[in-house]
Amino acid sequence: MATSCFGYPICSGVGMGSMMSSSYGIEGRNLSFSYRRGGKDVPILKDCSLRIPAGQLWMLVGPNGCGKSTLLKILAGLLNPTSGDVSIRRPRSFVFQNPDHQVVMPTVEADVAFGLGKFNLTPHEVRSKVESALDAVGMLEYLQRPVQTLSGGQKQRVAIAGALAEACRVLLLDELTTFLDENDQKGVIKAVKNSLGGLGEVTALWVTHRLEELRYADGAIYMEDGRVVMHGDVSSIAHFLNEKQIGYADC
Ligand SMILES: Nc1ncnc2c1ncn2[C@@H]1O[C@H](COP(=O)(O)OP(=O)(O)OP(=O)(O)O)[C@@H](O)[C@H]1O
Repeated sequence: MATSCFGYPICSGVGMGSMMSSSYGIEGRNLSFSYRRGGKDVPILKDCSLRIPAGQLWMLVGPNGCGKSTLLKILAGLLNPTSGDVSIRRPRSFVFQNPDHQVVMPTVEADVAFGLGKFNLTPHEVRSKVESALDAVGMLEYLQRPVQTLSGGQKQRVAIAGALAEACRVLLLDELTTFLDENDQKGVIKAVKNSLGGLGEVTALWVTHRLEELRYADGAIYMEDGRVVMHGDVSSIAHFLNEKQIGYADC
């Protein structure tokens, strides 16, 4: 099931009238965000800007607590920025870290079809969309499988299929591979890569701690202490992180 799918305008922003140029799937401009704690505003995001070309997979990396998930939630519309603008293609879907929170229906087919209930589709159309989406994530042969028999990575792929079935244009993926073994990790990355070039152009932003995953990305963003420190070329960011010898577990 697509965990969250929101709205259908081709492009719109948090700020009214913020139209996005057609070549970007995701744009954030000067985003700041604070939590209110102990009667004080605690700044979490500080003037973050990013631009992700449509049809690409980008990764968002940075130390624990630097604000990656907060930024992703703002892009998903789950949090409102204190200031700044978001322009993002729609519909957009947010897929959470824990695979067991992704799939709720008894079978794979029912789960992927779940979000299609709001459209006025014939059973044949529903079946066709479900099959295309499952095909894109390499799970077509699991159509009739009870979801409780799936691995964590397979559940993530079913969740992504749910988003694709609803013609999602942006995938916001929050540390999907944290709980997965290497096989499942590769399966999910492959599924996301394969989703980008489907029927429509899908843009994906992937938060990860696993720096080895950077090699699958078209671009990357490195954050520190609520700020975007580097943005763009993957090899420069990977090189920078190696030099810095950041102490990630999987580094
Ligand atoms: N609901 C909340 N209330 C107050 N502070 C919060 C809340 N959620 C997150 N924070 C704080 O915001 C900061 C950024 O958190 P966030 O989860 O965005 O970081 P992150 O980079 O995704 O971290 P991680 O890599 O550990 O998942 C952290 O200091 C965190 O403690």
